[in-house]
Amino acid sequence: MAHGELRGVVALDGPSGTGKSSVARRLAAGLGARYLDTGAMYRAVTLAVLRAGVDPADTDRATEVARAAGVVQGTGPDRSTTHLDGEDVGAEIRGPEVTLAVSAVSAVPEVRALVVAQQQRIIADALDEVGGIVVEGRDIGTVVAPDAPLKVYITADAEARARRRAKQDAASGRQVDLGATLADVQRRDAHDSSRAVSPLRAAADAVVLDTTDLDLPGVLAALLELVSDRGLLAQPSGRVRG
Ligand SMILES: Nc1ncnc2c1ncn2[C@@H]1O[C@H](COP(=O)(O)OP(=O)(O)OP(=O)(O)O)[C@@H](O)[C@H]1O
Ligand SMILES: Nc1ccn([C@@H]2O[C@H](COP(=O)(O)O)[C@@H](O)[C@H]2O)c(=O)n1
Repeated sequence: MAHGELRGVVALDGPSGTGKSSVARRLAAGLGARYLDTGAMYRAVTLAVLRAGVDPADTDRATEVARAAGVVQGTGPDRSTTHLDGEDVGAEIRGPEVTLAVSAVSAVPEVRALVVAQQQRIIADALDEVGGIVVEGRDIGTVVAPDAPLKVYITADAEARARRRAKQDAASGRQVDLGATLADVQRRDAHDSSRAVSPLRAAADAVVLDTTDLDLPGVLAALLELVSDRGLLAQPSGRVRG
């Protein structure tokens, strides 16, 4: 993929399992840009809350834990890392305990305020350093980067998403039950879409991309076309990026 270098922010939002991380990472890598996985940051805060033995419903204590948690999210597209208080927690945050609790923790307004401020600093640094970043999550186009020159809301049928997730879990050696995976996808969508603060939704100016019948190269090609059409590609500068 040799198209030029990304200039500006590409905001990718959508429900779970639509392929945001997979395509965001590839798009960023191909365009010499940084990549920010905002869900990983909420997952790391959730892990901190669980380790502290705090009930996610106890919003005051969850906020205290979030304030003290040292979450460091790497933005290298080839290897996106997540550290909590110096420990690499990239694998643990994908486990079932965190996945079950993350929607409750991420619904706490004070937690969101802390995490969004950190995300905005990361984006500003990336723009200063390399000029472009692909950011994926649930509220990127609406809250984190409302001025992004390209916002894409990625969707797919819940069944297709559950099949993708189950395949991914099986490949990582996890026990798979398709019915339970579908229920988890639907539970998280419902929770994320109905919370009071920054619910999952497409920004008014987002392009909606349904990936149910697209493979990953097809999604990537569609995104590249949008990036190019918006004039967000510059000739490679030759400077060291990443
Ligand atoms: N268009 C697609 N066709 C086939 N498989 C796909 C497609 N998009 C994503 N996948 C697969 O689905 C799984 C989930 O994708 P991914 O983690 O990128 O989704 P996501 O939207 O980032 O989910 P989440 O928000 O829960 O992190 C991965 O195994 C990925 O390879
Ligand atoms: N911008 C975001 C990103 C994520 N969340 C919450 O985190 C959960 C995990 O996200 P993944 O992308 O890693 O699956 C997600 O279900 C949301 O609850 C968020 O609120 N805002």
